Amino acid sequence: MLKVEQLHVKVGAFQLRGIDLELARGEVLGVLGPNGSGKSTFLKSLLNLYPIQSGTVTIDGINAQKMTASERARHVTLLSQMKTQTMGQTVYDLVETARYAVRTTDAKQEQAFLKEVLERFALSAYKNMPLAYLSGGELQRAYMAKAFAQESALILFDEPTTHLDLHYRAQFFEHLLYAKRANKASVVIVHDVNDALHYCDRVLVLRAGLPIAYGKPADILTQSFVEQLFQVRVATVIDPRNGMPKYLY
Ligand SMILES: Nc1ncnc2c1ncn2[C@@H]1O[C@H](COP(=O)(O)OP(=O)(O)OP(=O)(O)O)[C@@H](O)[C@H]1O
Repeated sequence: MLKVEQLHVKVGAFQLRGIDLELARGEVLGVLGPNGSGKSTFLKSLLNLYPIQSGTVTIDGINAQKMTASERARHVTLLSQMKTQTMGQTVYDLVETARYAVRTTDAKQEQAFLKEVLERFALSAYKNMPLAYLSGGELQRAYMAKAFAQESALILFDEPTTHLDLHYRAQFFEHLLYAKRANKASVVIVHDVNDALHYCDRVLVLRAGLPIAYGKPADILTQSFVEQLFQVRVATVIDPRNGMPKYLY
């Protein structure tokens, strides 16, 4: 459903070079790499927000560079670190804007859908609150609800767990698994290598704009690779909760 071929992007002096990947419905791709390696730039390039110098991005068989805005909204959603809506807007209005390209004509059905989304993200009590009143975690959840309300088959998450406490962080991964079961494809920028190992089907590792590894997380994210990539010392322990290896850093 997502195919990236020899993608080259130039933003100021920064370049992303030679990215190739394929992602099927129901799969989660983790994007990892040191700060400034190009992860957000890569995500935004998939939405054609940065000029693609060469290569192609195909989403659901359509060239992403040729999509109209509403076509793009039906096929792909970005949960960005950058919060662009006005802070005077209410939570309900924010989530409702996600429906512009997919709204049905049945007003009752729309209301029921939005109610269910707000409940799923524990936002019912905040529904009429201006975004300016929300805590960092509540705001992040409101944007997450908006991303899911768009109902696209591909969702791009730029550091989705920022500001979330442990409970909502765990909930985010539940939502990710829910999206996977609903046969959606997800691309997630991940900073915690353990999350990549547990939740991602594939990983793309960037360093200074170059794809240095792409494949199955367990094959790529070995202890020595992680130590070398992030210049940290890593220890491996067995998580007593599930018997799985876990990195400490
Ligand atoms: N519009 C722009 N003009 C010039 N440079 C840019 C622009 N956008 C991004 N960059 C540069 O591109 C590089 C990659 O940025 P990007 O945000 O993609 O990194 P990242 O891997 O997501 O980083 P982080 O982990 O810190 O969020 C950075 O050095 C950044 O300063």
